[in-house]
Amino acid sequence: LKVSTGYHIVHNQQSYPDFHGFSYLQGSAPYIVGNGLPPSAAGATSPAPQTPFGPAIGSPITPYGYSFPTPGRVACAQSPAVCEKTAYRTLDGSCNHLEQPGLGVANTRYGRLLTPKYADGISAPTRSVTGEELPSARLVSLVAFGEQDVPDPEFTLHNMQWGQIITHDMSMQAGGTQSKKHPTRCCTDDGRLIGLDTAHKTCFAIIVPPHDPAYSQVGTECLNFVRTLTDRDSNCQYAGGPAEQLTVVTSYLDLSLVYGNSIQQNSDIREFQGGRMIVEERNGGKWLPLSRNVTGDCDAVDSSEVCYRSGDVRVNQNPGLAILQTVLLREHNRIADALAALNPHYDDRTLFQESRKINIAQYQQISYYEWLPIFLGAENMLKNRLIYKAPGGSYVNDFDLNIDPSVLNEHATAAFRYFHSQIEGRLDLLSEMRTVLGSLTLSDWFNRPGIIEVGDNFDSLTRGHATQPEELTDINFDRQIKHFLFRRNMPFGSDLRSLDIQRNRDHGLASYNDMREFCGLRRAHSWEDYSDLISVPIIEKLKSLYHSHEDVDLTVGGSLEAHVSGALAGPTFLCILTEQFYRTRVGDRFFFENGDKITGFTPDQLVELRKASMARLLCDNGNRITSMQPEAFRTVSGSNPIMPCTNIAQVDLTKWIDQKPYATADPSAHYGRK
Ligand code: HEM
Repeated sequence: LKVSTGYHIVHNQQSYPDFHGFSYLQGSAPYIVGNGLPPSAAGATSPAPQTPFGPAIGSPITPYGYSFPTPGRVACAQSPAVCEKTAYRTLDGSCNHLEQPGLGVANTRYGRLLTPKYADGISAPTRSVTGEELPSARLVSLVAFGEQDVPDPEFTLHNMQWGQIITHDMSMQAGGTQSKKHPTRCCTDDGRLIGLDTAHKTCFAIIVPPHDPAYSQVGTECLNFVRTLTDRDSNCQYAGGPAEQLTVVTSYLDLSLVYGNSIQQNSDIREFQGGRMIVEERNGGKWLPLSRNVTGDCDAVDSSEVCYRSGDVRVNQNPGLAILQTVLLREHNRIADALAALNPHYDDRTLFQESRKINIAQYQQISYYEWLPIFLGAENMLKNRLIYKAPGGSYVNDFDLNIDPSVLNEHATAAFRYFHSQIEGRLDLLSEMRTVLGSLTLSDWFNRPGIIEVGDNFDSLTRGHATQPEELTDINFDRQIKHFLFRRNMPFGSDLRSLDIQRNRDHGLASYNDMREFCGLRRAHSWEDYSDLISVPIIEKLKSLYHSHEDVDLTVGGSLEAHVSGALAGPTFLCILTEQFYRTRVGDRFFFENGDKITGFTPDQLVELRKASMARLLCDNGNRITSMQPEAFRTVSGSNPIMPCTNIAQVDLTKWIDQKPYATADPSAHYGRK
């Protein structure tokens, strides 16, 4: 088993099975600087990791493109040969790493912790160690996972929804449409398998078992599944060896889903006036601009239906997602208008970039300090240096040149998808008094976001998501996504859990057992050895599905583990997630807590940014939301009561009054122009 030494988080085996967190493997202690010294002044870096898998630092820089991916096509373009040290991020993520400008850029490979397990060693989907096919992904979804409706007592639906925002910011597998019907058909429209000889080479259909409780009612034998494009499908990226999948968005937490992943995408959604992004006024509200291809981008009945255009093609997928995309877009314009009033001499470009920078900083603050601790555990995050108890305006200068910020395939294709379990199929509409006005059924509104513009729905759904519990993070996946995903007016749709399992095999992820070992847990030598983390009745189910305990897919085994105390995942997924969010932070030169003189904020500004909260974001960007609980990812309670928005701390933008003479002096090379 090969292990990437670019791995930074390690389990503490001694404490196992009463597992409470990780200890730090390498890297020097962080330094929290209160005087604004740039990180280079202290010179602390981790030892250079060697990454034998995937796009190691030092490998040739792969080019990237400027257009949305079209199924079957792989984008190619060039990274700048020389990077300028500007105050702002580029739109495609290039030049974040000044020496390796292509790291974390849109349209490049995923990272990987372990060597792939392709059946042929190159690209064929994983098979059993016996050489036979693995059990049907749908069968595994049905047997190993439940569909019970168990509300989470602690966390709201916005907690789930923010996770999807983060997902869409960090990765998107190439060649798919995600939610729109894929032009490549591997099954006939009435659910029959298309013969292997006639099916497209990217087909990897999911076979529905006989007597399927849902699909057998309508005779569906096959769920469409198209393989992700890899570097082997690209004439500009492949350098030999096992295939690596491509991701079409930047890896950084940079709100690429709001601003787009290239200058071209950005130019299409930017107003070029007052630093603002385009919003369109309809019925007195300000909304995301409309798509130019309504029936192509949405499951619209006719072209007069609302269907959005944004920095991410998945924006229309579900109402909660469209709401948060709107909130983040409105926040940009709110900041831009405020900055324009405070600094009347700023031009459009400066206003745009400064507002974008503040919007991203608030978003990173909320993501790392308010949201991620719920998933990873605050103690675990502190211990592994994903967050700090940094006082007031202190900087955390932990940027590390040796860290590859690419999103890990094991993270995006297995671990992070476990939180599909949090999805709720019923979306409540709530009044300002928090009385239920009605509810929507999720599968009626996939790819039909116009519902959020009807009447008071935007505010009612936003309050609903802030009040309604998400589904418990467990082995149950809501029926709405287990049998009715993207059903498009048909009696049944697809099954997200089956797609997750099939995608694990498509990407040839290392097995659950390999990943356990990698994460410092005990390698299982028999089925019984899994009982340290998986309950015996579930192991019995797995036994009935797989030929060998070595066959258990990472997506499956990781989702069945008992959770680590204080976190929402078991040790194997927690190890992957912790490693990912460590890399996402320290591999980002523009991370908001960095005190670099050019890219950073002033201490006064940092004090303000640390006040950002989900509650305030919702208060400021609803149509007429006037009250909220201060912790919007947590359900309303005695210690988290609904209160007037005016009582919730706000980032004071007066700290941005012309404090950055360099802001206007920035070279224009990397950002959008008309
Ligand atoms: C209603 C909510 C959601 C729906 C309908 C949804 C649906 C989907 C679909 C259809 C895919 C692509 C499946 C495939 O073909 O492989 C996907 C991918 C993914 N989802 Fe979700 N999802 C939702 C929420 C979430 C949440 C809350 C998270 C995590 C917190 C999440 C994490 C992911 C990840 C990591 C991927 C892979 C991204 C990539 O392409 O690299 N999703 N989701």
